[in-house]
Amino acid sequence: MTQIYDRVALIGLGLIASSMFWAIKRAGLAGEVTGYARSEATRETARRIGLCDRVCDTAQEAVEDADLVVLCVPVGAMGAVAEDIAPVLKPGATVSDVGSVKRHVIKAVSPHIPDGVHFIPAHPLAGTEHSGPEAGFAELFDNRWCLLVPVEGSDIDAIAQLRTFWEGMGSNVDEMDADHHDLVLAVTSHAPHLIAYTMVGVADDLRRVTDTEVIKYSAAGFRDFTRIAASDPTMWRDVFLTNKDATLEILGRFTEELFALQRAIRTGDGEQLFDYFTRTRAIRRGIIDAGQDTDAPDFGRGKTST
Ligand SMILES: NC(=O)C1=CN([C@@H]2O[C@H](COP(=O)(O)OP(=O)(O)OC[C@H]3O[C@@H](n4cnc5c(N)ncnc54)[C@H](O)[C@@H]3O)[C@@H](O)[C@H]2O)C=CC1
Ligand SMILES: O=C(O)C(=O)Cc1ccc(O)cc1
Repeated sequence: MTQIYDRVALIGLGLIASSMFWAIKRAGLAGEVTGYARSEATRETARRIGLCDRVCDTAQEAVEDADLVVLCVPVGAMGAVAEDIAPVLKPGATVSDVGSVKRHVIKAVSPHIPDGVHFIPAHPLAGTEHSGPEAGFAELFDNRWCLLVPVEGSDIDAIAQLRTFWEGMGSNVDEMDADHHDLVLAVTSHAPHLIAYTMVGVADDLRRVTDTEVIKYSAAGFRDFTRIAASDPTMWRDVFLTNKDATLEILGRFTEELFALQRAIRTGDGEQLFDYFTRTRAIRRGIIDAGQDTDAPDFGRGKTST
């Protein structure tokens, strides 16, 4: 039990905030954890399941006297939340976030951060397709990366403290600049999600088939697509609207490769297909060798509307 912050405030009580709360409690990382959710129903659920030591009816009340404030709302809502809490932030406090996109969050939040308050954006590379306060679990961040994306002039001690905090929640921590983060995530997460959404949409268009065979006989590949395509629509809408440039760049490259493979199929170029699949197989093996194939367990939690 090592306490890193006296008081932590979590704003937006969904999958990530609730997982953080349970991970904080597991390791005793904070004296008190306050929480705020926009809807009364979510606040009630949080109180019922013991999520947060104190659930507040306003964001300002939750952040008052907090040493660490973590914004856990969809990327498109970060700026408005930061503006709301700015007047009551404690001098010397750290504001962080968990948003999937970093350049936009920095642009939206930075102008509201008062002098004397540290702003250190972060992104845990861990999640599930479930959302809401009941979706969280303490092990979500275990052995997963959390990327810290310090802004210019970020305080070294405040960064070190936040790093220790995420390590206490089970994560491996790295630092990255915002542009690089957004490009890397466009490749590893954002474009793949869009492709999954599209593939499931295509299957749905073929309703005659999906009503029966696709669901009944779905093999692992399509099953993975449906899991990912069940992710929260608000969150993913915001990701694509705010990481537009990097996602479009990657989708452009994806489309070119797809056309090349399409052509190889049409022309019967088995050698090209074989070579391509051999190259991609090596990438998968590289991930496994690097020990990065630790899928988070599925605790079977259902989707909860928030
Ligand atoms: N779900 C995932 O797999 C991961 C999500 N993230 C990021 O974490 C953040 C939170 O995601 P989740 O916890 O999955 O979402 P969630 O949907 O489970 O929870 C989001 C919470 O924010 C609240 N909220 C929405 N709009 C709001 C607003 N305008 N003002 C105040 N509260 C508002 C919702 O009511 C809900 O309580 C997002 O920025 C997302 O990009 C990061 C890593 C993984
Ligand atoms: O559920 C999955 O497969 C994920 O990819 C989880 C995830 C979603 C969004 C992030 O920004 C980080 C991780």
